[in-house]
Amino acid sequence: MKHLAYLNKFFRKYQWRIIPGILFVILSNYFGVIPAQVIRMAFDLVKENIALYRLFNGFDRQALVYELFGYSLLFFGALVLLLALIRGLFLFLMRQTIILTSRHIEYDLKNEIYAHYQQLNMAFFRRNNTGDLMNRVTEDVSRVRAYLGPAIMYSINTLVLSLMVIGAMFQVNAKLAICALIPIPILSIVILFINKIINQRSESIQQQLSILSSFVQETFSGIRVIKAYSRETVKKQVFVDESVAYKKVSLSLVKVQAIFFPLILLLIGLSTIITVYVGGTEVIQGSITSGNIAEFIVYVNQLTFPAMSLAWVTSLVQRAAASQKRINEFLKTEPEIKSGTKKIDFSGNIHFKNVSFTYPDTGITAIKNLSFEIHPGKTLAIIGKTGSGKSTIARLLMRMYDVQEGQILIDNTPIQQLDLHGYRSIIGFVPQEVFLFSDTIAKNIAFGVDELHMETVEDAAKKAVVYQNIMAFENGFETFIGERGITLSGGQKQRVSIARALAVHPKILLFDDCLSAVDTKTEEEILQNLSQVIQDHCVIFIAHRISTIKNADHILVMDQGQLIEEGKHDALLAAKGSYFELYEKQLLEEED
Ligand SMILES: Nc1ncnc2c1ncn2[C@@H]1O[C@H](COP(=O)(O)OP(=O)(O)OP(=O)(O)O)[C@@H](O)[C@H]1O
Repeated sequence: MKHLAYLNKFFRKYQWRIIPGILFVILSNYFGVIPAQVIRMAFDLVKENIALYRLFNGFDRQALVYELFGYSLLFFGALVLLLALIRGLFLFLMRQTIILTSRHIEYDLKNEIYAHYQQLNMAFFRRNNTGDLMNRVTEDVSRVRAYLGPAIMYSINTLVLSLMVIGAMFQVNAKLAICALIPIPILSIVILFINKIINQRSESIQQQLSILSSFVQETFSGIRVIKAYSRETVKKQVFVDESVAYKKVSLSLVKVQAIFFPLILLLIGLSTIITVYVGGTEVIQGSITSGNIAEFIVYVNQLTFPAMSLAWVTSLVQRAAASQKRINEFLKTEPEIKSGTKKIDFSGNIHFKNVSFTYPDTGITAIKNLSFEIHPGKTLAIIGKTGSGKSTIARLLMRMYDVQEGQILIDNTPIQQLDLHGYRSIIGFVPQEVFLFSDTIAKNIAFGVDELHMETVEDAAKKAVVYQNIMAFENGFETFIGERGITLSGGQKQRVSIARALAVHPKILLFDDCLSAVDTKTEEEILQNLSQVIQDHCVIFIAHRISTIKNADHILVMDQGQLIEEGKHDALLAAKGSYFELYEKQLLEEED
């Protein structure tokens, strides 16, 4: 329960909706209880009038008595209807306030979690899988909403209704009240017990459903591989097995649900029998009227709802507490990368000073005592075997992680002191694994800018040598890509990604092995175009191919996190070290 305390701030925020809501609950219950008394009066009236009618047997007046009796019954009927309408109005207002508030809080909470997610750093996203992250914003928030809305509404309702009904029962006759109430606690316990089983089984259904949907999602994403390896039958069998498991748990739930309602009806029926029996003896003794029995039957039936909702509300609150605990775990995770305050006016100097870095989650030391400097308008290239730490340098430069030793200075200011948002917005980053959104090509290219200007988009596409490809599509820049659209080739994707980086007019251009899927001729063309744009930029090329980087002003050769050689292309070749070996190897590969 302590986890749910987090939500109290929302109760304070929406108090002027919740307080009237509580008032409406009380009023709706009040108008729900009064009809029982009206029914009692009507019942007694019927009895008295029948006696009166018989008294006038054989007289003319009998017809008048009959007429009067009819009118008064009509009046009582109309009164019950009117009371029901008033109750309905308050029920409507109760939902409009309390349930509506729960939707407002759900909205606030979702936004809060989403905004928090965006502040958290990469290590957090690596630790938690996407399904889990999504569940907390969707499933968990819905469960919390069930507590904020229905659970709270029905708890107040149950409390108020029980107090009013039980109070009214005792007012009529304490003995009858006690007898009629005996089955109710048993009913509550039974419901509580069955509800627990229902919850456990629903939980298993949910789990099985999520296994099933993850499986389907993965098969659809990997459909090409499945088809290529002819694994359709195997996958189908797995699906059938999982579906059978799902059917089994679903049927087990249906079984419990099937006995749930008959059992409740049985216990209510028991209560009614007791009421009629004990009530009958009381009527014989003259302590109550037969109208009171009718009144009591209505009360007993009214108590069914609180008895049922007690169990239901308990499970809603338990589930919400578990969900809020999970949400709190995330909300209390502090972003490790905190923005500095210094606004950047980048003049083009980047300095890595004895930098060492170990990935916190795996303990892999990816960079060891690395130092280098980039000057305004110059191009730096980083080359090396896979896993030598090249992409890590890019991540550190974008401050996705903080270094453990050494310093990264941007225009002589430690990177930690810079305003992170401003700093990252001067970088045009092209990642190794291209990610394009399911949207138009134009919007993908203009992703990093606030307003989409077609000239900028087209210009960037031309520089990235993808303009002709895009224009060849029927809808040009409006072509939809991704899940519901066309699939771009690997090289086209890389070039759209390059255009995206160029469209933000960055001061630092960071290319992480982004020309690997492009043929050497196109690569040459892109590099040619870039050489025109990059005059006043800092450009960092991470590459595997020497052809990509041979014209760079400075080349770093990395191996196992260490800088093993550096210099210009010609000097490195002349040194006949690792760079030279790599060059020879790539020359041979080309000749093959
Ligand atoms: N997010 C991460 N968490 C933990 N370890 C990582 C992470 N990313 C990379 N590593 C590890 O750090 C080392 C350097 O990886 P990095 O991605 O920088 O290499 P790379 O030189 O860019 O390789 P490639 O050329 O194959 O892209 C590798 O051993 C890798 O397993």
